[in-house]
Amino acid sequence: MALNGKTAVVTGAAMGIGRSIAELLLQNGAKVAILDMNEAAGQSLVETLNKEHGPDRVLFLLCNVESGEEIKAAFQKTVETFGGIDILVNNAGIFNEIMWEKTIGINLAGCIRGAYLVIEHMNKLTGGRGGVIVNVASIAGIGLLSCCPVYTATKHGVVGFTRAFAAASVASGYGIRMNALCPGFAQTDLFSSVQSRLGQFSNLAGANQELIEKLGVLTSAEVVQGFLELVTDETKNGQALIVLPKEKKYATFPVSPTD
Ligand SMILES: NC(=O)c1ccc[n+]([C@@H]2O[C@H](COP(=O)([O-])OP(=O)(O)OC[C@H]3O[C@@H](n4cnc5c(N)ncnc54)[C@H](O)[C@@H]3O)[C@@H](O)[C@H]2O)c1
Ligand SMILES: CCCCC[C@H](O)/C=C/C=C\C=C\C=C\[C@@H](O)[C@@H](O)CCCC(=O)O
Repeated sequence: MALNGKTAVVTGAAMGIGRSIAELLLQNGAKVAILDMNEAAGQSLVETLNKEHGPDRVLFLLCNVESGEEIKAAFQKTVETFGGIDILVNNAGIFNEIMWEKTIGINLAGCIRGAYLVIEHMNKLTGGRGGVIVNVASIAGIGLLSCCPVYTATKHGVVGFTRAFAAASVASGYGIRMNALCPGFAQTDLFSSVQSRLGQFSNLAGANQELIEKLGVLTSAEVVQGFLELVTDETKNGQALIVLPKEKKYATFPVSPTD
């Protein structure tokens, strides 16, 4: 998929990794709808991006991914403004082991909501032109982080959903690909807030700090290196791309347990 002229929707794009993804998409010629629940940050970013890329390439829409109605309305406004949706990036996410139901509602359910609502606009079986969905998971969706079992569960859920949806879409002829981006630690507001949101296993904060020192910390811009191939390489479907400071690699998964 060539990006020039395509329309992308990025959730949680007012800051952090989502902002870097939106900027990369704009730099490659796409039009971008920025969905976020932080109106001040979203409006400020759009003003910045309008100056850099022109007034007709980027749109901010206030949207909480915990609400199917808000996502539906944001997708409809995007289609009305840009003529369709070719790319969806389910990026919005939080880290909060104390408010763990909210973490599930945003990180996993928000990702599923976005995917199931964008099908209406992408599905080749119902007049769409196909498309690609990238879910921002985490290395914690491949391995585990003992300090945050719920966050780990949400990201494993995102990876599992990605792999199963990708297979279902091919089997059904939707023409929609789905991949997962699995970064390591990255310097963002989410990362900075971790210590105050560990909850049940806050006693493991020290072990987590040792892991951070072992793996290193990415910038948001470094995280999104490799993101483009998940979108543009039509052979990539059901893949999970791991991004660390010194390497990028595709996760491998055990063959079917029933084989
Ligand atoms: N920072 C890391 O170390 C790291 C590593 C791997 C994966 N991730 C994942 O990357 C994604 C982005 O995280 P980040 O580190 O950039 O965080 P961040 O806090 O810097 O940015 C998250 C953005 O999402 C928005 N958001 C949060 N809840 C929302 C909701 N309900 N509806 C709409 N928008 C919402 C926030 O307003 C914010 O703009 C998350 O899914 C996170 O789990 C982060
Ligand atoms: C505290 C988490 C905040 C950031 C979350 C974000 O998603 C970043 C995750 C980054 C790295 C995860 C690495 C996981 C590694 C495991 O597979 C294993 O190698 C280490 C297990 C360590 C443990 O907690 O037992």
